[in-house]
This record gives sequence, C-alpha cells and structure tokens, in this order.
Amino acid sequence: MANPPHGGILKDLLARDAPRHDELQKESETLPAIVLNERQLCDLELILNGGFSPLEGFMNEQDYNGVVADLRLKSGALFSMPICLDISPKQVQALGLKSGGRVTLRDFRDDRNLAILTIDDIYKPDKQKEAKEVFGGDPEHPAIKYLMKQTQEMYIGGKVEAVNRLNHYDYVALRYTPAELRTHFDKLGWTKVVAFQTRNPMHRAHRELTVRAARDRQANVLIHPVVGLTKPGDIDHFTRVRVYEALMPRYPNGMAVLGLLGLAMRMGGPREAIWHAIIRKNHGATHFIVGRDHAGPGKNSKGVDFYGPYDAQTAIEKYREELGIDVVEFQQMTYLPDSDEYQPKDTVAQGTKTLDISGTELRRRLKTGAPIPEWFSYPEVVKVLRESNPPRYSQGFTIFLTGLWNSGKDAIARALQVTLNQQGGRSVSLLLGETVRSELSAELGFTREDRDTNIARIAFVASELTKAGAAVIAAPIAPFDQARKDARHIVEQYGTFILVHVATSVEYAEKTDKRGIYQRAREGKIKNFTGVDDPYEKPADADLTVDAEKQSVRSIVHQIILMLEAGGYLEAAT
Ligand SMILES: Nc1ncnc2c1ncn2[C@@H]1O[C@H](COP(=O)(O)OS(=O)(=O)O)[C@@H](OP(=O)(O)O)[C@H]1O
Repeated sequence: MANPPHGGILKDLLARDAPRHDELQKESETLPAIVLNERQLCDLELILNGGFSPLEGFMNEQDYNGVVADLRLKSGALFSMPICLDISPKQVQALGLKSGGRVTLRDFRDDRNLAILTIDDIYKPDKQKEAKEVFGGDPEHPAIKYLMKQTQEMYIGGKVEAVNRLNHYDYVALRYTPAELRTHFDKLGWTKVVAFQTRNPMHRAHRELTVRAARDRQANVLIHPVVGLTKPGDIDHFTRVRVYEALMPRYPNGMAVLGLLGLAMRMGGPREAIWHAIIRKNHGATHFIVGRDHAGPGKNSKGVDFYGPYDAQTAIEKYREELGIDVVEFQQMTYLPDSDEYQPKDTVAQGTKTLDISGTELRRRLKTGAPIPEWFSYPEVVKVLRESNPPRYSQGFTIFLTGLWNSGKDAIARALQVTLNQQGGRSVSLLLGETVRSELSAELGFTREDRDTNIARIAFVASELTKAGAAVIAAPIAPFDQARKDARHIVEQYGTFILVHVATSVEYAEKTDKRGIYQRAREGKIKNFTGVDDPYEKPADADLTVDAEKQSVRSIVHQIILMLEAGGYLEAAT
C-alpha cells in the first residue's frame, strides 16, 4: 500500500458523476471568469488532483495567515507554502466578485473553463511579511521578486470544483496524478518508494545517490522531476525530460519509475522542502530525498547564499514525525577516482582523492564542446545535452549593421550574405532596411516612434531566426541607441548579436549618392532625413566600427568573417 496522503484523504476534485459534471460545465459558462496565468495553472492542477492535499482550494485569509506565520492551516494541518490566487482590485470590481459568489477559473492557453471557485474571502496580503517569513526576505530572491513585481494586490480564497482537466501536449504519458501513481505502485507491488525531486539534468551522482537511498531503505525509486515552473534560467524541461528518459535504463531491473510533476516551484529552500515532502507523500511515496541546498536559489548577486546548504534538512527534521514521510538526508555526492565510485562527501576519509564538475563547468564544456568524462555522466545523457547545446558553429547569430543611408551598409550586408552562403552550414537571412520597410513596416513613417517600432520588428524577426540557427544580417539605419540596445537584448536571449557601426561620414554618403536622395532631403522634399535634419546617435557599444570611405567592402566583410571565426561561429571546411 502506498503512503496515506497528507491529512488522510486524497483530494480529487474532478466531478466523476456525469450529470454533476455537465451542471458544473454549464454553470461555468454563466459565471464571471478569472483567466489563470502559468503559475496559477500549475497550482490549480495540483489542488484539483490532490497533489496539494489537504487543500481543496486557494487559501483563504485564515489559512494564509496561519501558513505564513507558523506553517499551519486553520485546521492545524502542517502546510509550509502559501497557495494563493492573486487578483487586482480593479478586476475584483470589474467582475463584481464578493464573498459567497462563484467564479470560473479559465486556462489562458486555450480559454477552457477548468474549475469553479466559491469565494470565501478577498483579502489584501501583507507582502512584506510573506516575503520575510516564507522566503527569508532577500529582495533578490526569485519568489520575492515575483511576489513584488508580478503578484497582484489581493488574494481570493475559496474551495474549487473541477470542470475540466488541464490539457497537456508534451510528455502526457509521464504526467501522473497522485491517484495514478498510487495505482501504478500498487500494480508494481511497490510498498516502499523513495522519491527524488529535481529541476536539473541528472548525472551519475544522482543515479548513485538514489540507488544508495533505495538500498538503505530497501525501497524502489520514483524520479519525480519538476516540469512546471522552476528557477528562471534553468535548463528547459524538454531537454531535461529527454535526459531523464535516457538515464532510466541505468536503473537495474526496473527499480525506478519516472513521473513528471507540473509544480510551480518557489525556490523556497527549507519551506519548500517541507512542501515537496507533503506533495510526494500525496503521490504515494514513503521516503523523500533531501540533499544539499534543497530547492534553494543558490547565491544572490553579492555572492551570498539565500539559505545555508543544509537548512532544508534542519527544517524538515523539525516536522519529521508529523510529515508521515521518511526523509532521507544526503550530503553532496563526490567521485572517488581511485575506487571508481561515488560517496557522500561526509563519509569520505580525509586525504582521499575526489573529483567534481560544477554546473558552471559543465555549461562551459557544453558550450565549447570540451569532453565530459564518463565518471561524471553517461554518454547517452551527454548526447541529449549536446543536442540542446549545439557548438557555436551551428548556433544562430545576428550581424546588425547600423549607419546612415548610403553609408555602404547595404553593400556590406549583401556581400556578407553571399560570403556566408559560400561557406554553407546555415541558412542566411538578409533584412535590408528597404525590404523590411516594404514587407513588414509599410505603414510606418520616420518619426522616432515609428523608427523604434521598425527596429523592434527587425529585432523580433532576427531573434526568432537566430533561435532557429540562422545567420541573420540586418541593415537598417537604426539611428537611436535605445532601440539598438533593445534589439541586442532580444536577440541575445537566443544567440550572439554583433553590432557593426558603418561610420561612413554624411559628407561621403551624400557625395556618393547616385539617387539624389540627400539632395531631396536638403531641399526639404524629404523631411526628418537621418543625417540631414534628423539625428543619428553614434553607438558607444559597437562590436566593430568600419568606414566605407576608408575601407573596401571586401576588407570590411573579411573583418566581420574574422570576428565570427574568432568567436567559433564558423566551422573550418573539412
Ligand atoms: N526621413 C527619412 N529618414 C531616413 N530614411 C528615410 C526617410 N524617409 C525615407 N527614408 C528611406 O527609408 C529607408 C531607410 O529606412 P530604415 O528602415 O533603414 O530607417 S530606420 O532604421 O527605421 O530609421 C531608406 O530607403 P531605402 O533606400 O529603400 O533603404 C531611406 O531612403
């Protein structure tokens, strides 16, 4: 038998009775609706399927205050994380929400009605207190940032009834509800299950740690990674799930099962560890692994740890009896090359040679293509990671040429395009000012606002192409510094952005103008012409500055190619 859920009863709020379900469905169409964001959707799913048992809805003020102050619901049950539905006062008013009323909870992704909430109360939380008590108070903590910047001013509490399940389209078969996992364990005949929480790829150390835990407790293993929301900047869950799938055959004799958990983590260290244990208990696990810096966000910008490395273990220890799940505490695992094995750091005899590869070092090796040894990870895991972190020579990039009209930037852009096409290996996209103006920005003029919009559109397209692995050459005038900086920011989410200032003087651009455009601008026939009666802000952040008066197009293109080569973006012809 699987572990009894927290509070004794596994909540399952989806109406099984077909007539009742139809009634709720109909009613949901008639009620005012709150459209849930990603975090709220994750929370709702785990409320509805019992992952957050004994919760039956979003917390009302009494439950919230109890949880914030001393980790207790009004009923006295232990619960460490506030689970609240935030809403703006404006929306409360617009929807006419008040205590006793009912409101539909809707999915932002497909507008499906998911649940009906009966309102207990609408209250204003003390955010400062929540930040301090729940997360420790450091304003750089990701959950505190979210609380202060994204969370609305009011919370709305009350029980929910499910109308529909959330739709998922990725890894559906691996997403088990608590009831499904319990049935699965039952089917396998598992009575002791040690659950492992993670938001990172898993390597050999994790495999050794979980097997060791299983051996110690004579249990089976549930690999239970979070695929809802994790820490901003984490490796995306698609890559991670492929890693977990690659790793699973390394557990002997079917001793482990992989299940995905659509949790929105808060990175709340000690409080989060207790919450995680409760969630795993609800999913039927009898044991839960808590390792080093469990669910901590690491260090703040001053290099100070948000939590001590074993704070979570201490916190969870305090509630050991009450939690009803056996917590398996682990020190960090380290590799002993002489005996080719992993051991918890605290059990290694002094003077023994150990090896470790940090997350930062791993990212560096993935980036540069440097080898990742087999003692650290399995080749099949490394293969998945390398596929998601391709070497520079197959990553996308954007070359953004900025300069006056007729500065030579278009000629450079065209020459660079054919040079890169000759090299091959990537598709090359050319976004000339004139093409963009006619295809994307036909309705825009040349006010500052319109020019900024034009550059923002170019940046968006360039970022998408960069993400897809293309070489993008953009060549608008882009006279304003802030718009160029914004463009860099957007593209750099996905790849390298190289700003090339084509600093040819206006005199030369004008002298070599064969179309008479400058003359028309001087005569006032074209207004607000850059370099004539509209400013060009010279970039102070150009990665390369060139001048078509002093250099040939060929030599400028060569300079850009050399830069790309130095950055590792061009694969040597083999
Ligand atoms: N007032 C004014 N100022 C600057 N340029 C003007 C202006 N009016 C029209 N044009 C023609 O628009 C083309 C340049 O547009 P860009 O998209 O590169 O400009 S911007 O980056 O949005 O500032 C460029 O045309 P193409 O020759 O087709 O490139 C300019 O000649």
